[in-house]
Amino acid sequence: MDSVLGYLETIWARIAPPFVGTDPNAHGLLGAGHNHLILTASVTSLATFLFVIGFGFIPFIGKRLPPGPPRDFKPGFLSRASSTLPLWRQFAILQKQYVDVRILMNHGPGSVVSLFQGRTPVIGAYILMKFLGTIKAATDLLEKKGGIYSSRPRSIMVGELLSDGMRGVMMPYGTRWRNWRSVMHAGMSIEASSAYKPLQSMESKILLHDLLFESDPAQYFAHLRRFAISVVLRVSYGRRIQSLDDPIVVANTKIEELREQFQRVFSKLTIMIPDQRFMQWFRHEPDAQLAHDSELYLSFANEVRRQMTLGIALPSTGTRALEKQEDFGLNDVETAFALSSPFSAGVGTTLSTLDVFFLAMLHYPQAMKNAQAEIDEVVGRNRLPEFGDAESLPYTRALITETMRWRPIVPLGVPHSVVSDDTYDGMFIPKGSSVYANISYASHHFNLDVGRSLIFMFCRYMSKNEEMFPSPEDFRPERYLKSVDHPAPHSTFFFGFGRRICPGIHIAHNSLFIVVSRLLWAFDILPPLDKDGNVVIPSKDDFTAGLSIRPKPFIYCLTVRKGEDTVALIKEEWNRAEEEASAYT
Ligand code: HEM
Repeated sequence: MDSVLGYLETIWARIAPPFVGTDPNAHGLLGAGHNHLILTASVTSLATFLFVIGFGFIPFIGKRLPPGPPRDFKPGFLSRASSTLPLWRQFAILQKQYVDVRILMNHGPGSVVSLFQGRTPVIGAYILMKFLGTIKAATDLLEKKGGIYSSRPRSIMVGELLSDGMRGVMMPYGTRWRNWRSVMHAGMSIEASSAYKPLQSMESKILLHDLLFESDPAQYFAHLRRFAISVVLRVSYGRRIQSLDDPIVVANTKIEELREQFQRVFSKLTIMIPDQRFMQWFRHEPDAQLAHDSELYLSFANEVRRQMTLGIALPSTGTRALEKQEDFGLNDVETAFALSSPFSAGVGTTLSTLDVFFLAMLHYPQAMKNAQAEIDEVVGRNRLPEFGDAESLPYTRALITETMRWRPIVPLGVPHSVVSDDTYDGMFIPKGSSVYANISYASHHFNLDVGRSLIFMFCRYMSKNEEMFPSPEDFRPERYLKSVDHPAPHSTFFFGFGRRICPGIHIAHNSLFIVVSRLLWAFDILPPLDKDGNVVIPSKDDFTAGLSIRPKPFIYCLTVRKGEDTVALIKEEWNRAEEEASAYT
């Protein structure tokens, strides 16, 4: 009974603040002009609440759910609540008292845990999140049972209102997603990805030159961003960019920013958004944005079509999608949206991984020296590393993989959703649960922003599994060097699992290899000095929050290695690259 009451309190705690108008975040973000939204939302909230009281808990009766945080869990600020209360009630009390709830969990040996999130506006809503803490649990569910674990939780604002269900990353499992995913595969399979290597090589030469002549280290990021964007545009549309001022960059960046803005405002209100279209009085702005985005994406796709007609299109995801549009089963606007996926999913992730690489090099200079020694031995100083050198540079490749393991930049993956009831290891996993792979290091105050709750998790996580990765906190590329009696540990979990595993994995690997190997060939990556001449090393753990994270901005210095010859070679390669670049439209 106590846990039922606790459950109801959790739901109420979620619904009540907007109902009684006490959610300062919601008011602050929406501003005075949106009071009607709060009012109508309140009515919807009450209806949802009553419905949930009636039916929400029924599916749990008599079921053994995965364990939540242990009973002896006592965060400091819980002192006012009696620790004899069931946990759900403790959370509910906290949620009423604080806008931000800090939940500290250490759930011991379990690999699957659950906690009530109370946010998704599913009718009859029981809302659970499951965190899969081991690679085995994630593989057992997300891969081996991929037929039911490959959907996504509902994303009302971004997935539905702003994109009419056409954004693949958020698409529920089904025919439309399969069609979209076939397009991704056609344009980004291991074979298709090799067509982009010449551009990745060319752009990385331009990057080296830009970094070499950049006097302000704070601007390094902009050059890296130009590289990452040029790659995804090549992948999608067969084109490149000369600078970040290119209209296609400005337009796409604007869309991403607006999407985040919409999401921020509406994430406070998702529990209140009515399902029925005619009740969604607030649709005007998202509808206008959807029309704008559709038109823009169509114009990019139409340009590919035009080039195909002229016979000048480079093979890309765009040409593949349009050549066989009927086979893929996507209409024009769906295809145009599909082609926008690499920009949304592939720029920030590549850049964050490169940021982690620079961070690791500041903290582990010996690893940098080891890789440089390997590159010098295999490649020498008279030419740049090429893709063809990859096989002969195992330490450098291991260093890149270790970068992704050490600080994974999508720490909980992208949530999957399970489409039918399931049982795992005797635990009941209800249909509709969100399933998170706990890929990353949650120990260092990782913040998961779940609407009004801020959850600090201390639970098991794959990247710091002691058995698979001894001394997991250390950055040790050696762990990924294969030897006969010690197979290298898992090296793709940071790209997700099962049918939804990152389709850009080969493109990401290629970008990272060519950039990292050439950066290490050309530069020493060093910490800056303060005014007293002391080195300034940024924290290993100061990251932004969110689904995809990155180190907070920090300064590193790139000092060219071994003098003039290196500079001359970079210039020479840059000249060649610029010539090649002029062939791109
Ligand atoms: C180091 C860089 C990258 C990392 C760490 C990364 C990581 C991830 C992860 C964890 C997921 C979720 C997988 C799941 O649901 O289980 C994902 C999905 C995705 N990624 Fe990546 N990614 C990277 C680069 C890229 C690139 C370069 C592209 C495109 C060019 C890309 C395109 C996508 C797409 C389209 C999805 C959605 C897949 C789906 O929902 O079916 N990613 N990525």
